[in-house]
Amino acid sequence: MSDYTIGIDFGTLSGRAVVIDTQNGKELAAVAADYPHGVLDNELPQQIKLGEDWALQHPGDYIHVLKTAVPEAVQQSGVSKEDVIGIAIDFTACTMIPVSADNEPLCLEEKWQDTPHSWVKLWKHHAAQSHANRLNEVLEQKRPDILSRYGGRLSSEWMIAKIMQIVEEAPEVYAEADQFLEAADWVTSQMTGVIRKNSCTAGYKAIWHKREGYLDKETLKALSPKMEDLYETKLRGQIYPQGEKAGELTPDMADVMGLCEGTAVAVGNVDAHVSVPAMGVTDEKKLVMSMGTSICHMLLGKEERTVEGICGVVEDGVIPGYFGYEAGQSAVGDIFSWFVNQFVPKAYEEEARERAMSIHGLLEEKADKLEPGETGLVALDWMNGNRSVLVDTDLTGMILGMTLDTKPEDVYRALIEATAFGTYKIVKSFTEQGVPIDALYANGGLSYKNKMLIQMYSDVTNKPIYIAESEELPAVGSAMFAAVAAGSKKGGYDSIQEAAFQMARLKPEPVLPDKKRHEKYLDLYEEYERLHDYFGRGENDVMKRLKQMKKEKVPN
Ligand SMILES: Nc1ncnc2c1ncn2[C@@H]1O[C@H](COP(=O)(O)OP(=O)(O)O)[C@@H](O)[C@H]1O
Ligand SMILES: O=C(CO)[C@@H](O)[C@@H](O)COP(=O)(O)O
Repeated sequence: MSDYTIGIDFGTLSGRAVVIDTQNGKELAAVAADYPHGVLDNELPQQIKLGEDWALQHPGDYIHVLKTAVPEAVQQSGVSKEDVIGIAIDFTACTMIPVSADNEPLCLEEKWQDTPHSWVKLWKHHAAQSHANRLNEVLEQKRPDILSRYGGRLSSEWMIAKIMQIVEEAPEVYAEADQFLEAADWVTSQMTGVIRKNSCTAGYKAIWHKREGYLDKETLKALSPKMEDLYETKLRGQIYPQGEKAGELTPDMADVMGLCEGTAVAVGNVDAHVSVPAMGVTDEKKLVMSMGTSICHMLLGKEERTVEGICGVVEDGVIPGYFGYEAGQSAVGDIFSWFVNQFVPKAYEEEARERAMSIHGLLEEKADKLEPGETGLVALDWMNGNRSVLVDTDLTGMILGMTLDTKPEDVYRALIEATAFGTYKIVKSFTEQGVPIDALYANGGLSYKNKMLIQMYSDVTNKPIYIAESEELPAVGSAMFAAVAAGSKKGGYDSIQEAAFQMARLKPEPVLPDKKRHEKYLDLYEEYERLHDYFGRGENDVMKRLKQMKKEKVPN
């Protein structure tokens, strides 16, 4: 008799639940549920306007996923609920929720529902950039040692900058919030009835260190006197390693999720990080790329090294016994959808319709006929800021070289190339700073939706790319951690390494680089790198000035 686990991946727009056989990692069912409110980036549901760069979510949407996608996945799998031994989730991060003393999101209370700062701040809420800048200035003076663990700069996407924005812009929300929880921990606590915080989000997003603990009080006080006790109050609580059991499914949640009361629940995790063991990667030199709306790059190392522009390095943050390095690109698929939605002419739409293709498919077909350099274009992939290596959400995108002959497929190709160059920059940054990379491991929507793109990443970086078998890889990774939380006595595993060895599944053949195309790309990459430094390292801050002018027209 087999045992099964459930993994749920909470993405930017939807949550996906999978049912997995713990013996061999076989996926028996996968069900997605869209968030009814999606991303709130213009206004709250009751039409209260939001400022520039805001991105909020409705916490009820996450519970909707638990109640709909999970029972549906169990039913489709044909598995009996008694044979489900564990459940675990992964989330985007830092996606944070201010909650009351009884662990209810403040935004669901009538008193707070019209206050934007009481809502869930999604990972890509970028309106805290000025707070992140100040945080970085204070740390540069007081704790450069901490900054070096985060590649020299902390991102506005993370917990402390987001909290600083609340302190300054809505002190009443700060005062009212009993805790600020990562959505990964909050949703897990909704399943178990207890709050058990995970080391991955604490380490990468909230400045927690396994040996040194948290940021000291003096530095916190310099950020804001109100924040001096932050880690004992609103970020309080013990931190549990990945794979640890968070608790067991409560009777109520078991009922609505169609599972058994008492089923083991693992502590929460992050989508990118959980994908590392999900690809069977449990040692060094293998860069795992979670490729969707954004890309997260994950790498394991034996030592803690300083690498420019990484998002962070956390001991045991991904796999026990290793330092887990994270880097990333804030927009990738999002850039392509922006282009497809805004700039494709009617004739292309008609052609795609006639040939029953998606616009992406049509543009891929046309762009794939071009050679490196043939578009005459080079672009910068910063439409949602730069996460690595410049760590600056105030940078913006750019396309250079357009003429009256430039076609949509030229721009589409140049945009994809720009994202491949962004990844190459990250690969070079790791390699040059002593953390080697031999191969890439791709998962997520882009790894199976666009063949040209994957070949391009392989050609640009000159590395083989292994591809995940599952289209729901983070959820599969969560299912592995669920098996560890259940433990071997219950039919699971005692370590994530064992679970990864038995359950990870890759496509049989890697995509291999074409040496000739790599050579050609090196010339184009040189131009990219020159522009990267020119616009990104302060020589010409035109992007910031333009953004400032726009801000003055659209006040927060
Ligand atoms: N054929 C394609 N080529 C390039 N990008 C695509 C294609 N199809 C979808 N996308 C982009 O991929 C992203 C969705 O990736 P996915 O992994 O499914 O989502 P998420 O990041 O939310 O998990 C969207 O930004 C979409 O525009
Ligand atoms: O920042 C992280 C992880 O550290 C991600 O959660 C974030 O980029 C969102 O990823 P997706 O593109 O939604 O998969």
